[in-house]
Amino acid sequence: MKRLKILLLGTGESGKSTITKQMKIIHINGYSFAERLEKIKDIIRNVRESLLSMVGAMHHLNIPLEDEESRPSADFILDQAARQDTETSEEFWMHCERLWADGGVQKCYDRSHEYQLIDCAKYFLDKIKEIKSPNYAPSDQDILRCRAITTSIQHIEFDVPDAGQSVKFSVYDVGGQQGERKKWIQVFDNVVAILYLGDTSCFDQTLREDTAKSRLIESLEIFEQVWNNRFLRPVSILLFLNKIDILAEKIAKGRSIKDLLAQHPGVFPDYDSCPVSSNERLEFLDAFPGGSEQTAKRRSRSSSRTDINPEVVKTAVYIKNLFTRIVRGELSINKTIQPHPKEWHQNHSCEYFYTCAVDTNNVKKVLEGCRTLIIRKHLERFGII
Ligand SMILES: Nc1nc2c(ncn2[C@@H]2O[C@H](COP(=O)(O)OP(=O)(O)OP(=O)(O)O)[C@@H](O)[C@H]2O)c(=O)[nH]1
Ligand SMILES: [Mg+2]
Repeated sequence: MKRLKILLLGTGESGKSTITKQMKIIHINGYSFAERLEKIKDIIRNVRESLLSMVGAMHHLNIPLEDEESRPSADFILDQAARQDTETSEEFWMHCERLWADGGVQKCYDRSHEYQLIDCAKYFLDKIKEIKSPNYAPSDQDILRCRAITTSIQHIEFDVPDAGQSVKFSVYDVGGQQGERKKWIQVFDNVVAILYLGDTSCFDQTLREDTAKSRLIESLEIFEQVWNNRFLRPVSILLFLNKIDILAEKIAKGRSIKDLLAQHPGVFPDYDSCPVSSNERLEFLDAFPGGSEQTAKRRSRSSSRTDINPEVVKTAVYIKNLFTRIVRGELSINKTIQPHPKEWHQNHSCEYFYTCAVDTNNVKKVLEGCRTLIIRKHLERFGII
């Protein structure tokens, strides 16, 4: 069988590159010591960028520093705004630690949906002690969390044993921000499947590149374009409903998708009256990370996890239903698109998976399911089965 070409699509920060990192960890040989050390630069940039965003946002949101002694640290970080290099000093780390410990900065962190903050801010700021050590080598988890924007098309290849033979995959990772999407069409030919990344946690955020636009609505619109794109008519989509861990954190903080829905009356189905079937509930709970192997074994499929707020499940299932309504032609977000009739779509399908792209166990399971589907669809398409 020839190499199967897979395309990762989705809006900016939806998790595409994180999935390719997982493929390298799961299917290639992971990260060498030298490659790990290379990532330290990006991690330092992430720390600096996170603090800069928060200090900037405190000004706009009128949140004062709690401790006036943090002022020189805020000034120090603001002075770094134009720096691209990753030189660090004891002084730099001291200011970072002091700022992150300030109650005002913490308040600002809690309001991060009101400005643009990278997802890994807290993850790295909580481990400055480790990062600043001269012996620091990033772990797999650090690499998965580290954020670097994609601005050129990236490509990886790997082979996976399947039913006694070796299946060759070629995976393309593109940039998802608005300015990057014109490049997508370059990689549309001979695609076997698309992995579309949709961020389930972004319902209260706006786009980094256009702060007047909702991230969730943008993701639905781009999905609708991809599903109805004439070049992709025979290509099946595997929809990754990603960042379910961040979704749970947001719900715990009292955030709700209802605010977004209220801002767009008449566009979306009513949230409160959308039912969640027991099957939909179990699908989500099965995917949710956490709960040790042991408890997972003890837990029968019919019993439920009590550690997950029902509102998390309801929001995830509601968002899943928005995407599946687009697939069935029952919801149109992008008014410039003329949805095709059902027959037009008969040669492709859309399957969905709940994912946490930074969780290797979750991604491994999802990728196994995808592989089986991709190979079956490919063989069907060429009349082999
Ligand atoms: N906690 C958590 N973080 C995630 C998840 N998926 C992605 N991230 C983080 O989100 C950030 C953005 O992920 P990327 O993989 O760079 O997003 P992308 O889709 O490649 O973005 P572009 O290259 O701009 O198109 C990174 O810091 C990831 O670690 C997830 O499921 N949970
Ligand atoms: Mg990327």
